[in-house]
Amino acid sequence: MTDEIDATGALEASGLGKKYRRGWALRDVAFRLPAGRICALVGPNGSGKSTLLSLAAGLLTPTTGTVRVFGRPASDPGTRERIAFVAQDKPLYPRFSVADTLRLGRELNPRWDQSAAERVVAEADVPLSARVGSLSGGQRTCVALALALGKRADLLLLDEPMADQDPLRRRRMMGSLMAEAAERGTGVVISTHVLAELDGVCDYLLLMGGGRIRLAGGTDALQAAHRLVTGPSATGGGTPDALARHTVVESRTTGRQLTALIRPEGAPAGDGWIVTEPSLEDVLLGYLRAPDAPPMFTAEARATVTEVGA
Ligand SMILES: Nc1ncnc2c1ncn2[C@@H]1O[C@H](COP(=O)(O)OP(=O)(O)OP(=O)(O)O)[C@@H](O)[C@H]1O
Repeated sequence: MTDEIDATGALEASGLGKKYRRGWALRDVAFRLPAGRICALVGPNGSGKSTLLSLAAGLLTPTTGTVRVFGRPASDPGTRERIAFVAQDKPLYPRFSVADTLRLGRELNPRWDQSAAERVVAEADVPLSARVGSLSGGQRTCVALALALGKRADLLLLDEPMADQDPLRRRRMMGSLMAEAAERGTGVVISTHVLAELDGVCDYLLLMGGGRIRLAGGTDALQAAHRLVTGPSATGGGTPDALARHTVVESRTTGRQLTALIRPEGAPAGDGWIVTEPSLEDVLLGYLRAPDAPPMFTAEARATVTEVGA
């Protein structure tokens, strides 16, 4: 990795918006992803994850704002060489064998790494002689991932790559993907609905909702900024006094007990309250249950360039 990569960040969006015929899929998106991070991109169906990844891959043109990859516009031909994108539909030539597909990868990519690509298909027990059209959906995904890893890109953009993998293969593929990324300092943005997949694997998080970014930053910093608190619920409902000065992301009451995910301002809560640090999944579930909770960006996730959106 060069210093230039470190200084500019892998991805930086500013005032980014995308409007399809039916309306806005992304609005005023601004965030920064430093280089070399493994970033989970999470959000409900239709929240804009695929649109954001396609914009970052330079396959869609923004309606407003910009998205920069290593400091250059995503659509620059030079930038595309540094990105590998695995889309949900994984376009591959069905008549080609797996070996032909990897050969094409080698011809198209100057930095091609044949052994990295072959390792991925071998780990998934996909024969090199098999025709792509005869493979299962999960096996085709492995071939698409092999192409992405063989490209030796600086940033991998993966749109729900594990959705059609069985649990064992999912674990194995995540492991080898992350090992490759760690070894080369490759950045990864991986969209997923499987929250359990993220803990211990991703060190950065982007949570989307309604075409906007709701949470952005390093997972450690995001976890540290939240607390799970349990204590007596307020008589007559509402927020108990003990939580009044905090940002309450989400709360639930069971009988006389209230459990809340909060962003504490100072000491979390008073006597009679149990305070714990939430897991990453606790934080995500809290925000997913509360679509109107105020967004949060850690310092490193704030875009350095500002641009006015539509
Ligand atoms: N090509 C398109 N033409 C028109 N509308 C689109 C197109 N692609 C996406 N949309 C709309 O944009 C919004 C965001 O879609 P997008 O696919 O980016 O969400 P997503 O978070 O990736 O969803 P999922 O988790 O279901 O894959 C949705 O309302 C969707 O209907």
